[in-house]
Amino acid sequence: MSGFNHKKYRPVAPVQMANRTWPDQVITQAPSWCSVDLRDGNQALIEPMSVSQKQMLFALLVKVGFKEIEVGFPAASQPDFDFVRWLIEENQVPDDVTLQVLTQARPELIERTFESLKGARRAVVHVYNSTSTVQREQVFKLDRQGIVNIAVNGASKVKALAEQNPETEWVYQYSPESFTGTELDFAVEVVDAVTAVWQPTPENPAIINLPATVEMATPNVFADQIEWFCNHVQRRDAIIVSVHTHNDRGCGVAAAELAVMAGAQRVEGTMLGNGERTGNMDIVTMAMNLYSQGIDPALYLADMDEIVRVVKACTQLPVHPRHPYAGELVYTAFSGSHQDAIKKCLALYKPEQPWQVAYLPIDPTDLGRSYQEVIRVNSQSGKGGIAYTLEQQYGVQLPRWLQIAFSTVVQRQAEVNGGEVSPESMWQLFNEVYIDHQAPVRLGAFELKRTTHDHVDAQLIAGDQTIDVSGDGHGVMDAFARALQSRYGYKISIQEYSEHAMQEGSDADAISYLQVIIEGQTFYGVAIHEDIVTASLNAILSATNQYMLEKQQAVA
Ligand SMILES: CC(=O)SCCNC(=O)CCNC(=O)[C@H](O)C(C)(C)COP(=O)(O)OP(=O)(O)OC[C@H]1O[C@@H](n2cnc3c(N)ncnc32)[C@H](O)[C@@H]1OP(=O)(O)O
Ligand SMILES: CC(C)C(=O)C(=O)O
Repeated sequence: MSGFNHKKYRPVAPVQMANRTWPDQVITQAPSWCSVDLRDGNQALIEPMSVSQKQMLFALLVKVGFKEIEVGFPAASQPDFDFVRWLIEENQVPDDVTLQVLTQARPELIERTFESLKGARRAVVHVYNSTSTVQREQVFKLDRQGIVNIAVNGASKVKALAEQNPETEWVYQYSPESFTGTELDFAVEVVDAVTAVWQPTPENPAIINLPATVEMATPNVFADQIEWFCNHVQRRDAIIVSVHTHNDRGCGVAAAELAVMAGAQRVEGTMLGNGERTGNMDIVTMAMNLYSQGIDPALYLADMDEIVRVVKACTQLPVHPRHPYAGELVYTAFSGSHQDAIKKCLALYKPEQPWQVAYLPIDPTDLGRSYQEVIRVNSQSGKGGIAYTLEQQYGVQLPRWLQIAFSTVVQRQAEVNGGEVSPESMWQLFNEVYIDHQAPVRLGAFELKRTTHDHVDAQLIAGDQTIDVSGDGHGVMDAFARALQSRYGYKISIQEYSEHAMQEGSDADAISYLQVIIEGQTFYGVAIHEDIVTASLNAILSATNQYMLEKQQAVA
């Protein structure tokens, strides 16, 4: 028992449809988009946007490529009215962009709306009234015919004013607001009554916008509603079916996607989903979902950080770090197995091939994000992520045996500090643990002789003392290890060795990695030098110095 009184709520009745076709449809092209950021988004803000914020957001929407932008509810407030006037009078609307404005189906508001649009080249006048059962009964206290009358009167007023202002190319839009709470046959009845007034044609279509003003059911129910509506509405070829979903159940994007499969041609929404209550349908997410399926989203979203910056500045709302596609953490893997898989896939990825990288549905660089942000290290990370970070940032390609050893060191550090280990602190740790061991002895001059075997004569510097050592072996490393052994008496057995150039070109530094066993204990040494032999000898010294220091400390 949850303790909730779930009997308080009634489920939405499913649509009775024996032959629904939308589940078999595949989206192959982007719908027409309409941004309602400046209207539905704005009306949901604690503090509505200032004129300069509206101007900034409008500029972004144009840059992103919207061809229809609902810029406000000009009859509602002077700032909205003034903004529309500014756009028109200051010639701010590109030729391929159409302004859209919203009005209730009330004559005085429609008049004011047309006033605001004087001189517009082209405009969508969007008129709405609520049609849902609950609004009919409790808000408007009208029967079905009364609601149809509001819609028809509003549509007639719009048509009359449009005809009086022929210098503008008018597009009519009607929304049966609260469509998802409206009986489907009644939604069709109202819309048919409106289009009977407007008489749209295939050449001059009207937009019929079906809003999930409140998202009330699973997205498949919305898709059924859209398909049912499309099958029953009159003048289907003369109307553009648009949807406008909200996100009350967290499925605003899914509902719009299924609605497109069910016949919707146009989608209204906002950038990153600001809007009433839980928000409007997020166009960025829906467009990027299309993109990730190989479909041109018909919007330019490549500069995602700029989009996030402007939307945040205009709405004064944060963007969740895990917001689909746009959040700062969505291309970041902390967990070890994810990092390992990403690292392996990225290493195999070739730009001419289709994108196929585990855990990354799209290439972060498409949105201006860098691969450096993809893998970040904390206590949940593994060797793959650590190795990836060091390679990306510092050009070191740790051999597998050192990845294993170093990941334990990093893990310990992450557990102690309790947070993320930055690339800088990881590199510092790597240096401290494997490279920076210059005492008790460091390498001075040395000479190699190669005959049937290798011979090394080297000077070791210990404080102000110089110690000569020499040894023979199979290879320089072996010879040097034997030289140290004969001088200090402990046995050095080389277990693993690896080296590579750190940058391209002949003047590149080389790095040597070494694993040795000294008196039964494992040590790792790493050294970087322009000369590969020097790097290798220093790597041995780095390991042996660790052993000698430990021994000295044990004695002390
Ligand atoms: C789902 C949506 O997002 S719809 C858009 C909602 N957005 C907004 O409302 C923001 C802007 N709106 C406003 O600023 C105000 O509502 C205004 C200025 C437009 C109108 O203000 P007012 O007339 O003072 O008040 P209000 O909006 O409460 O009007 C309600 C009246 O209009 C009627 N009404 C409400 N919506 C509509 C409509 N779409 N068509 C016709 N009449 C309507 C109501 O029945 C009510 O009538 P009553 O006064 O006889 O009871
Ligand atoms: C006016 C309509 C389209 C609306 O904003 C809604 O229903 O959410």
